[in-house]
Amino acid sequence: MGSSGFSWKLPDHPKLPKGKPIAVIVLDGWGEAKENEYNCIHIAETPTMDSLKKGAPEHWRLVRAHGKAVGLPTEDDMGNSEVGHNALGAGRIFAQGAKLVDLALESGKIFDGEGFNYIKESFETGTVHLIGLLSDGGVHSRLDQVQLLLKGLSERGVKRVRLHILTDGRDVLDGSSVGFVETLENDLANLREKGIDARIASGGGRMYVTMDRYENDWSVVKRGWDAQVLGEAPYKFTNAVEAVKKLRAEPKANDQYLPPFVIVDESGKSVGPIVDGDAVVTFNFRADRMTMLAKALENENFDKFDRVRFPKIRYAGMLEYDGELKLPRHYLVSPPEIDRTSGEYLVHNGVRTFACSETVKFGHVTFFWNGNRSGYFNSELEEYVEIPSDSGITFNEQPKMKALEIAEKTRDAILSRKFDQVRINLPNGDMVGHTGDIEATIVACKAADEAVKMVLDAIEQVGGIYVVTADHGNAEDMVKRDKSGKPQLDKNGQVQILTSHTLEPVPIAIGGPGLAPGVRFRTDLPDGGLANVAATVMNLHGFEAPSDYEPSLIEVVDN
Ligand SMILES: O=C(O)[C@H](O)COP(=O)(O)O
Ligand SMILES: [Mn+2]
Ligand SMILES: [Mn+2]
Repeated sequence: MGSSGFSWKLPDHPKLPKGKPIAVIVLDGWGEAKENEYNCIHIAETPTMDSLKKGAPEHWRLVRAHGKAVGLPTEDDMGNSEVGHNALGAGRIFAQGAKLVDLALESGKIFDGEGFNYIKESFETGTVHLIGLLSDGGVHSRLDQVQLLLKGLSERGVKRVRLHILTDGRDVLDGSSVGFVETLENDLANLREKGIDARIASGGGRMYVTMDRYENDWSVVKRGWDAQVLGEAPYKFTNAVEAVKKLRAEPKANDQYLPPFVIVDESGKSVGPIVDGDAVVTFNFRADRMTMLAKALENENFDKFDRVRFPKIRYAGMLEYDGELKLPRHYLVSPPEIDRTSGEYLVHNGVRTFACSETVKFGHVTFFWNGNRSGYFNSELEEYVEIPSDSGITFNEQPKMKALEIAEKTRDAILSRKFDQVRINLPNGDMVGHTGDIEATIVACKAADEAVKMVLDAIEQVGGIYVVTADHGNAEDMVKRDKSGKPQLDKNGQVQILTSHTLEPVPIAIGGPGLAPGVRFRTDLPDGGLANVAATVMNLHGFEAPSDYEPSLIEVVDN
């Protein structure tokens, strides 16, 4: 124990043994909801997950995965991968980016901070560019925060603003982009009346332009760069509302996949390329899908694509996106300080760890799990394996994704007996659920269930323990519902397909031959959430959890 009294050493659990290999499986986007035709998990053949459910209430239960249980501002906020995996890995509930930005805007502190002062130096002579996801989804960004940021800029002497918008349709209904752009245009018109030269300069759908993650496909970021920085795109319009409406009709893209466009003036010139002396703010608070652009905007040495021009700008993120890489150097709001995560503790206590997913979710069980920190804590005890994801497709085209490959690698890791913990994310329910394709999502859920089986079979062979859970809902409800729970219809009388996550709780199941006989879920934590899982897993490894962790979900009763 150091002089501060802090120690990484975890006390031994009074009853549970050490040395049982544990598989922690996170099914992405796998919530629990009523059984009906829009519940793809229910419709799909999922014998493995169904059999786990039979262990209720001692070995199967539900946990909260949305709202305040995962550090989001309100109970109306659906869960998401970032906050879900943060809670799973850190064992405590931290006020998350969405909330921290709200507080900084409310108090006005955002406008006194280092990041804002830094960009302010461009107000007099340069343009301030705001780049980010335009919706009220609250997963990566929120429109009301952008509105308050614009207000703050206008009150503090900004002369020229350009918005580079990314349309959503993934955390909100497809087609809602038009309304968000109209709202923004209205705000910008008000700013223009006050003498501020404020316009939308470019746009594109989030999944096709800019918001790739974990370096799956740099061409996505390049498309955005060309439009935002160089002012070049295959589609040119003089008005952003018209741009979104027309591109939705022809080439009939949905909001997530709108092709890149730039707004041009009467002479056909782009109204807002990013040039020397300008300031740029990326207004997403969530890191995973802004990190690649942040690198392109900030790094002198960059070889992922030809930037053509690398303007000398003052760049600030809404938040710091990577604490380890210190990326970006300047930011408007400090991120949650997620320290002392369970991964770090376990490594300090000699637990050898294997983590695996495919590219599109790889950072979830590494970066997010470890408190938004990239890299290993101890490369001698940890191995992180990334299975390359398909790129350039929408995942309903390949709904099985790499579930089998993830499971095979994990099975091999378990059977090698080189690891005490294997931790994986199975993306299917979520990634295919986001496409809104019900048939494909059913195939996806079946594939995830088969992958779970393969891992559980390996755990059986080595006498280990499994913990199967999820990070938030998605595939269990694919329709937008009204307040009474009935499917909502659009103006053509069609049900509105829900591409986003949900507010549903998620299952957690424990078992395996290594599970000590008296272990069962406690009954005194009915509101338990994802943050309670870390202490649970630490117990199963034979350790007591740190005293400030959310309590363990299990108890050990004498038989
Ligand atoms: O980034 C995404 O794909 C969605 O906005 C949220 O999905 P995730 O939180 O499951 O990654
Ligand atoms: Mn997720
Ligand atoms: Mn998702």
